[in-house]
This record gives sequence, C-alpha cells and structure tokens, in this order.
Amino acid sequence: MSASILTAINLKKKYGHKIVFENLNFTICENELVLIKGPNGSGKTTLLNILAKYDNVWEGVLNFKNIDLKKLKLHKYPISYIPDEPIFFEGLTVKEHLIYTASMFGYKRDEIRELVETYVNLFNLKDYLNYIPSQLSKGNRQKVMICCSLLKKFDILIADEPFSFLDADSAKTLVEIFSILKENGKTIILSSHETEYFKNLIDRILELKRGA
Ligand SMILES: Nc1ncnc2c1ncn2[C@@H]1O[C@H](COP(=O)(O)OP(=O)(O)OP(=O)(O)O)[C@@H](O)[C@H]1O
Repeated sequence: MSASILTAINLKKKYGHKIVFENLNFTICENELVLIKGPNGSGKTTLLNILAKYDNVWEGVLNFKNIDLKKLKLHKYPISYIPDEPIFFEGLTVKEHLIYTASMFGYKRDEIRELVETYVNLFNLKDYLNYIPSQLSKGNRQKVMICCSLLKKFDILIADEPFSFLDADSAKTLVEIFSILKENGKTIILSSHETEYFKNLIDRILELKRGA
C-alpha cells in the first residue's frame, strides 16, 4: 500500500446557512486515481475547488504529506487543477498561455519549447497558437486549459469533468496521459460522469452524498 498523500479531516463547507458537506474525512494515497462521485449538487466541484485552493473559505484540515495545505503558498502548491470552466489571462494568445505557464515552473528555455510542442501536437492545437482562447470552440478552449494544467509541476492532478467538451481522439489522448502520469507516480483525483473512458485506471471511488 502506498503512503498517504492527501488527508482530509472533518472538512466542512457551507454557503450561508446551506451546508454542502460536513464531517468529510478521507485519505488519498500516492499514485492512486480516485474518482469523486455523487449526484448533481452533492459538492464535487466545491470539494475540488477547495483542494485546488480556488476556494479558501472552509473548515477542517487538509494535509499534503503532513503539511497543512492552507499554509502552502500558491507557487509551492503541489496540486494542478483542470477546472470544469477554463480560466485564462486577459489578452494572452494560446501560445503565450502555454509558454507563460511552463516558464513559471523553472523549466529552461529549450525544455519549455519541447514541452509546449509536445502538448500542442498531442491535442492538435497547432492551428490555434495565435488565437485568444475566447475565440476558440469550447472543446479547443478545454484542451488549452488541460495543456496549461499539465505544463505545471505537480504531485497531484485534479480534474473536474475534463472530458465534457472533448472529441473522442482528445479524450483518448487525455486517458493515455492519465495512464502515463500514474506510471510516473502521480496522483489523480477527478470528477467525471464519463467514466467509460478511464474505468480501467480507477483505483478507488469517493462518493459524496447529497447534503452529506
Ligand atoms: N457560489 C455558490 N453560492 C451558493 N451556493 C453554491 C455556490 N456554488 C455552489 N453552490 C451550491 O453547493 C452545492 C454543491 O455544488 P457543486 O457545484 O459543488 O455540486 P456538484 O456535485 O459539482 O454538481 P454537478 O454534478 O451538477 O456538477 C449545490 O447545492 C450548489 O447550489
């Protein structure tokens, strides 16, 4: 059994008086692919946003290898996130997004060029490099977001409905990437209604109940 990488103790999230979840406890181990399941509105996106530091208003404890995640600054954050709705920088082209993202993680110039080229080819984004993401289709925007998230250095990759707008080839590519990440010891946490794509990679299911 691998060592634990992420531990949640008594997590609680509420919006006003509405409790999304409370007393939520779980441990995720290194190298696991964990599927977060639950009906619409059960709090999957809410939980992933908390894990990804997109949401800092919650109660409880979240530890990454015994380090309090709340205390880790963003530039040292070990989790990369593919959110369900892509978020981009105003006015930057696809190419600039990819280069800028990779350059924040200490890669050398040649490494950045090679990495960006690899992901651009994997997701067929070559024709869109000089576009602003808002000019692209939903699927291509999603692919740019996926590439940006993969260009970061991380121990854990979190993805919220990453297959939603992808065509079959891109979905297959993403599953292959998940498989390679797992081979390289990474941990993956994802929420998806399209489990058919990656069912063979799932190690464990974490089920959220409505109003749990
Ligand atoms: N900003 C917000 N303000 C108030 N309530 C919110 C907010 N965001 C989410 N919620 C509520 O929190 C609950 C959980 O929402 P969440 O989006 O996490 O569910 P989900 O499991 O991801 O749903 P789905 O499967 O539909 O994507 C819902 O009841 C939702 O209405």
